[in-house]
Amino acid sequence: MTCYEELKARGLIAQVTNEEEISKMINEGKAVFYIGFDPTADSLHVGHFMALCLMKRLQMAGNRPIAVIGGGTGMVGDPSGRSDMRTMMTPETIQHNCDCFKKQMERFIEFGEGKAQMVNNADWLMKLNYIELLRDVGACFSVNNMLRAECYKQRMEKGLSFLEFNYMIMQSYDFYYLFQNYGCNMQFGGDDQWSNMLGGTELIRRKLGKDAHAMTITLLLNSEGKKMGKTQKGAVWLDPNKTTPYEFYQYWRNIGDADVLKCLRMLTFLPLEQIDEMDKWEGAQLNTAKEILAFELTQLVHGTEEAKKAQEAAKALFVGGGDMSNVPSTQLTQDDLTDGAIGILDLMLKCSLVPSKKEARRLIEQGGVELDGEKVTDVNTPVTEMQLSGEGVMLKKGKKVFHRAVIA
Ligand SMILES: N[C@@H](Cc1ccc(O)cc1)C(=O)O
Repeated sequence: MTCYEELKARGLIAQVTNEEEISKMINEGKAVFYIGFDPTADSLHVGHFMALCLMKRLQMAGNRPIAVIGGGTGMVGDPSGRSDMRTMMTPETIQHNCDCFKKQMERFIEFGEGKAQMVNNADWLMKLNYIELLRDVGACFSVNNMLRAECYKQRMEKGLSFLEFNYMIMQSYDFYYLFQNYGCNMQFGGDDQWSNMLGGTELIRRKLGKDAHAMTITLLLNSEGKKMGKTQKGAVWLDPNKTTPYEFYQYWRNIGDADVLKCLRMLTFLPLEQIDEMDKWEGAQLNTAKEILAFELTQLVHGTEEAKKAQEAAKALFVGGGDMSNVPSTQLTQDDLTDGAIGILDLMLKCSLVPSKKEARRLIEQGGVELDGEKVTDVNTPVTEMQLSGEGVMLKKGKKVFHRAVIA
């Protein structure tokens, strides 16, 4: 499967200017592309995370990413898809937020010589001269077309300030600048960025007579059509001081059944074959899929240690928070697993909770078995190596018998 095919199969691609050209360049590992990040808060969130993952996927296929921090565009504020005006940020806040973004991104993407590049558009946008810019770039834009742009739709009734109206010009200028100075001919971003990105390709065509490309990634919506990565408390942040690794883990552990597979495909780096396998899972197995999703994402964002801690804390909560330190336990070895998992019937037998698999089956069918606080409904439920590692899993037989199973 080519890199582009994989992006498609994961459901990541929303719109492209020229599929043939883009897929060719990406698959050959020849693309130099950029994604812009406006410093609207002091931490990145899940939407940014998707963009960073895309960078990483393309970087792994040999392409060169440029992360543009919007120290300049942040001074204007992107009205795309918003129903009201953003509060204007002070230059100090913008600077602080840029610093926070930079630190978080560096944990995630490899920057440096021959790797990814990070630039700040303040470096070129802040120097622009108004009259010069109007003559040079302003002349290339049609106000009529701009007013029709999808991204301003919501603002046509409520009002759009002249400040924000200029945002598209700033982002288009970035693309034009990076095209000329960094050999960058592709821009990627969230689907709400489509109009801004086309502004850039159009400017490049007008000024230089050359082709540049744009591609957007699908917005992550849940089965009800709502944006994911948000809680009642607000965004799910990547900064552990704003959203703790445990809260982060729990957000993904508690998503709807209908959304697990989509999230696994779009957000994790697990091989597609492995995810397709999970497509057949149902009932209690979906909880296993959610655990895998939560673990994978927490690990990507906060590291393995934190992911394990969050997973253990979540499990402890499930079994009721009582003192579980004296619960009998069984240590499994790799020999007990086939393809990285052991079936629930075998596991119960191994733990001597039942005299036979037949009895285990009967108990499950009667609804008398729980795995980490969830009733087991399928006698074929697999228990994976990941679940068995760390604190392991807690089995509950009937009302009182607890047993922990861990892998050595
Ligand atoms: N407008 C983008 C950020 C961005 C900034 C500058 C660019 O050149 C490109 C994109 C956003 O709000 O997400």
